[in-house]
Amino acid sequence: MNFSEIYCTGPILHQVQTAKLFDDDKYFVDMKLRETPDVVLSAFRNLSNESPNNTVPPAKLQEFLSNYFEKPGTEFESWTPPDWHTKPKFLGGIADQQLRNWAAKIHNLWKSLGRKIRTGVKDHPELYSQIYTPHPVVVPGGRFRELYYWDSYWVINGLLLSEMTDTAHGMIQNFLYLVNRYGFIPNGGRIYYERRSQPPFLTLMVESYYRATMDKEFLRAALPALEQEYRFWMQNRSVAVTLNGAEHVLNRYHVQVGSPRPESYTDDLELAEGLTEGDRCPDSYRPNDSRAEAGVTPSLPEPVRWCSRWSGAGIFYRVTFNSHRASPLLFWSGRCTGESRLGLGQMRSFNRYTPVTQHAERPTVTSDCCGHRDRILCRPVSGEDGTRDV
Ligand SMILES: OC[C@H]1O[C@H](O[C@H]2O[C@H](CO)[C@@H](O)[C@H](O)[C@H]2O)[C@H](O)[C@@H](O)[C@@H]1O
Repeated sequence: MNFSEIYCTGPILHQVQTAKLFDDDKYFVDMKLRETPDVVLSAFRNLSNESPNNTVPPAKLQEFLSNYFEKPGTEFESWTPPDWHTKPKFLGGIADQQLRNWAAKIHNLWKSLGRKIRTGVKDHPELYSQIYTPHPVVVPGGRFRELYYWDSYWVINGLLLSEMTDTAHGMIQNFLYLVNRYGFIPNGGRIYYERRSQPPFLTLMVESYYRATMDKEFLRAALPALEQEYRFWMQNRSVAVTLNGAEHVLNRYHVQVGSPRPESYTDDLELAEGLTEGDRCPDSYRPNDSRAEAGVTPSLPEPVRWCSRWSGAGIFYRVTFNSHRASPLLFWSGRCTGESRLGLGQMRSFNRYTPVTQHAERPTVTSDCCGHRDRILCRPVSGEDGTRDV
């Protein structure tokens, strides 16, 4: 991981974001450096040293940014997916005119949302927050100028319907590349997303592609990365829960970070500042990172909000979306991976997944899961409690 002292932490990030120079905190962390990080950090040190209380006034900060940063978006070259064509068959199969128009609009989006990352990002990664990936990507659009993990699952299924197999193939190759590089897939294609993942859809992407192409060689080549990602979730995002005397392993979104999300820096600061003294703890930001890992936008209102409260025993986070959202996905990933091994005639590898393929479902925790420092306490609706870390 590359926790950049400019994009992920440190005084430049803190001063620029808290000065609120831009409407969106994501703007600054997407800017490209004009000079190496050392030069930029040293220029900022000098500037702070000559400022009252080491706090650079907003006008000087603006000037500093113009001298040392470029506006976001410069890391791309224009790219239209070469496999896009006007009349994919699926459009003719939609009888309802309105729905057909809507589907045609989505099909057209692939042209405007495709991005090719310049080789400069590969050659000089230290100048960018963008993570280089070898194949073009389809981005969500708007303020999101990079690939996103779980969004890509639906994008890939759309591309396959649009008969854009090469673009879909390239996107999956990018994710396999990221697993090989990080051991898991970061939330999105920026270094400030390296500390968390998103709902694990890679196996299901591969499944969609395989169903569309029946390409066994592709499946065979992808399997080691799928297994690596599965291991990451089982080793880093799992917890043992005892329910009615039986122990089960559940997966959860669980990010151990004690600082604000760089791309939502002031939102997280304000949220932490809103906590009363008794609620505050060193990892006040953790629930927001875990929520982002679950694919939830932390700042949006939701029926269930997280809260923290001091009880004699410690800090409790009420993170009700945790386990029950992750476990079915991981269950399906394990099942698909096992069945792919079987389909390729690899009985011994299939056997590793036998427990996953044999159980119709893993237990679902339908009620609150309260993270209690390093352990998780599950309170099923029935009132049975069980807890143990794995
Ligand atoms: O469509 C892209 C993603 O958009 C939301 O989350 C992203 O933005 C958040 C705030 O800038 C950030 O903290 C989060 O980590 C990003 O993934 C949405 O919540 C995601 O589900 C979606 O993939």
